[in-house]
This record gives sequence, C-alpha cells and structure tokens, in this order.
Amino acid sequence: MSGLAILTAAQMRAAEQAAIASGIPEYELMERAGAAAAEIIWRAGAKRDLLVLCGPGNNGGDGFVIARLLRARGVPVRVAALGESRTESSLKARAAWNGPVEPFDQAAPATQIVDALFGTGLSRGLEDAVADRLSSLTAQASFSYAVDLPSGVDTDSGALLSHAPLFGVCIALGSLKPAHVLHPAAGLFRRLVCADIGIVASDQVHRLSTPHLTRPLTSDHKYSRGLVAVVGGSMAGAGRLAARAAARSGAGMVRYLAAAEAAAGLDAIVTVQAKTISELESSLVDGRLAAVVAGPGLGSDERAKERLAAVLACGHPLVLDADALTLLGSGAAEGIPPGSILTPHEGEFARLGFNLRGDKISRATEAARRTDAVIVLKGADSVVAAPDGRVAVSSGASPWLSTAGTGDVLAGLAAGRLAVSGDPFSAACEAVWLHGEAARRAGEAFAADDLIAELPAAIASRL
Ligand SMILES: NC(=O)C1=CN([C@@H]2O[C@H](COP(=O)(O)OP(=O)(O)OC[C@H]3O[C@@H](n4cnc5c(N)ncnc54)[C@H](OP(=O)(O)O)[C@@H]3O)[C@@H](O)[C@H]2O)[C@@H](O)CC1
Ligand SMILES: [K+]
Repeated sequence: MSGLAILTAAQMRAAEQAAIASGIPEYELMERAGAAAAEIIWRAGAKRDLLVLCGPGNNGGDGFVIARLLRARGVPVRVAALGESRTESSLKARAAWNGPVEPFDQAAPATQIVDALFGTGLSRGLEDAVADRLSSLTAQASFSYAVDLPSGVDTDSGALLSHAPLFGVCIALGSLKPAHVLHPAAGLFRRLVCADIGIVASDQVHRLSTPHLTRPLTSDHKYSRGLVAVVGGSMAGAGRLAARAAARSGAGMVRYLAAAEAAAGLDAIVTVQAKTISELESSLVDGRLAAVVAGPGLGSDERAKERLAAVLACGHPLVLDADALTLLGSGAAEGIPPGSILTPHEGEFARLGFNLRGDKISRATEAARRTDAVIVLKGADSVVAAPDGRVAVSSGASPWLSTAGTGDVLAGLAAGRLAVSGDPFSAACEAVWLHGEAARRAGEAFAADDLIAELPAAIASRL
C-alpha cells in the first residue's frame, strides 16, 4: 500500500541533487516545475488576469517561469517581487521574464494570484506586513495557487511560522512534503496537485493510498477469516461499538468478552461472560484468536488494570486504544505482544510517556520503533507508523468524525482487518482508509453507529 512519497525539505534537496548529478541542470528542473504549474493554472483559470508574487529564492524562480509561460499563452500577467532574486536559477528565470516587475508592497489585486514567495527554503515566519499583504491579495482573488507550499508553513512539521491565507490549489513540486498532509498547513488549500518534474522520490513515508481488498475464498470459514475478541469493561457501549465495527470489517467471527450482563448488540456477535479475571484469562486461551481489542470502555480503576494485565499476557496480537493506552502510561514500551497496533490520539499519545518532541511523523515513527508496534497517531491527519520505518499519512478526513465513539469504531475495525490479514501495518492503513471512507459516505452529523453501517459499502468499493 504505497501512495505518493512524502519527502522532508532535506530529502527533497538530496533528490534534487541526485537529479542534477544524473545530468539534469538545476535550471531545467525549475523550467519543468514552472511548466507543470503553469499548465495546472491554465486549465483552472484560462485567460483571467493573473498576478504572480515572486520571492528571492528558487520558489520565486518558479514564479517567473510560470509568468513567462502563461503570458506566452495570452494571459494578462503581472509580476510583483519581494526584493532581488538571490539564486543562480532564479536570476536566470527573472532575466527570461520579458515584462515589468512591480514592488511587492505596491501590487494591486488580480482575479488570479500565484504565491511563489517561499517554498521549502523558508527559514522563519514572514514579516507581518508581507503575510498581511499575501492574505489580502489572496482573499481578493477568485483563483489562488500556492507554488510548492503556501508561504509561511514549515515544510517538515506543517506548523505555521506566520499566518497564511486559504488557497484554492496547492501545487506540490516533484513530491509531497509533510506540510501537504499534516495540519495546520494541510488545511490551507482546498485541492492538492502533485506535479511530476522528473525527480525520483523514493522514501518510506507515503500518503495513505486506497487499499486493495480481497474477497474471502470459497474454501474459507469463519476462523480462517479471522476471529476477533473485544474485551468489555465498565462502559459497555464503547466496547460494543468496537465489536460491531469488527463484525463489519470482513473478519469471520467476533466474540465480546463482557464484564457485565450485557449483550454485544448484534446477534452475530458471540457474548462470552468474562466478569472475573480468571473468566477473562480462560476466554483468551484460544489459539484461533487472531486479534484482541482492549481499551474502549475498559475503565481506569484497579479492575480495569487487572483486565489489561490479563490481555497483555495473552500473547495474541492486540489493538490497544482509549483507556488501555491511559493505563499503559509510561510503561508503554514494554510487554506489548508482537504484531500489535496502538491507536492513540494526541492526548493519549502524550500519556504514553515517550516525551517526544518534533513533528507528528517523527514522533509516531519513534514510538513505533520503541514499542515494536504499529502506531496510529489519530487526528485530522492520521499517521500510521510501523516499527521498520514505513509510514502512511492520511489527511482530509471528514471533520464530522470528531464525535463520540468513532475511535472505538476505528479500534474494532483495525482489529478486524488485523484478523483478516495478520499484517498490522496494512491492517492499520486499511482501517484508517475505510474509517474515512465510511465517514464520507455517512455525510454530516452522523453518529458512530452510522459509521459502522457504512463499513460494508466502504469495503465493497475496494474489492
Ligand atoms: N527541490 C527541487 O527539486 C526543486 C525545487 N524548486 C523550487 O525551489 C524551492 C526551494 O527554493 P529555495 O531553497 O531557494 O528556497 P525558497 O523557499 O525559495 O526561499 C529561500 C529564500 O528565502 C529567504 N527566506 C527564508 N525565509 C524567509 C523569510 N521569512 N522572509 C524573508 N526571506 C526568507 C532565504 O534567505 P535566508 O533564509 O538566508 O535569509 C532564501 O533566500 C522549492 O520550494 C521549489 O519551489 C524548483 O525550482 C525545482 C526543483
Ligand atoms: K509558495
């Protein structure tokens, strides 16, 4: 499951250097970048008047190429530059532009605006007056494009170094960067297009791609398709949501290990009374169990701790979420069976006690390495990281997912996919994708139960 590669600024520079070493001059890369961006702008805005804002580096150089190529196609183009061009290639691109260059602080608005002020070389926030003017010009335009990145975002973390406006399109050059998928930067454009400029971008970090799922074989039976156990706790509803999601995940069978007299909510789910620790332990002694979910509704008292200890000792691949993560606390790096998945949101991640700083991708990767488990660091941008360094990042999930119970659904779904394939990284990626797709199908103001109802259709769309 690999989507578009995501490269940090340093990795992008290395890929650029490799392309240059292979015989493609830097200026040729700039011409390719400008041509690819100009084509995208031409298709969107045709001959509407256009203002290109050019910065001092190579991002600005791309802007001069865009201006020249669109003017040659009959677009009324104006260029406003923020100071002098400072790189060899941008000087060359500026010299090839055959029109006037206005000072940035006097540029008048236009129907279309191109932000080619700063890209991967941004080292600090824009000056207030520059950021304000960029925002104002962008707000007044009907069509707006950010070249490579919206100016003001940190390439590797997606943080905002200065405030930036909302763009219509962001044109990523050569490869995606973390800021294209991590929030808040990933929320600064409505559409993202990645332009191929002939740079080979191979890396272990990718945007989450649509999964390819398979149908059961005619020879399959409920156990070969995967048996899931969901450990119930004091808040039975959350565990039941996880169980019902697992039952609609493609797995063959789901058992709900109830901590109280409560049915699992679907007749197809086998409810096993597991009130005492010994009942729970014996219900987990089954070699056919392919995945066990613990955490949703588990509780946080002594009894919950004992139940979690029994789960950790069972040896089956686990999906740990919610209360299980809180109870694990700073002991998270020890005792997690191999092949497991942890699904923390940022709050739960902080409670796991890794004391990690930095961007979301690096933190999730390091946590996966330390726990030897797949980490799904949830949010508007969910990062799925494997202990071997593979990472998939999903962005653009429905904002309606921020409602009670959707995390329980994801945990059950991840366990179901894990039971089907036995591969925790692809299971976690499939679960995140299916969860997002189910939300898209559920529309607006849905409840977690509605999300579960959409899972079969989401799965059917990828068979
Ligand atoms: N990689 C590739 O394969 C290809 C990359 N290409 C393009 O190159 C772009 C990267 O270009 P780049 O490295 O020249 O950096 P860029 O973002 O233009 O700016 C750096 C300049 O801005 C300055 N500066 C920084 N922050 C500032 C601030 N807040 N306020 C004011 N100034 C500030 C900084 O100076 P300094 O930090 O030293 O003060 C420096 O002078 C990339 O995004 C893509 O568009 C394509 O052409 C082709 C293939
Ligand atoms: K830009």
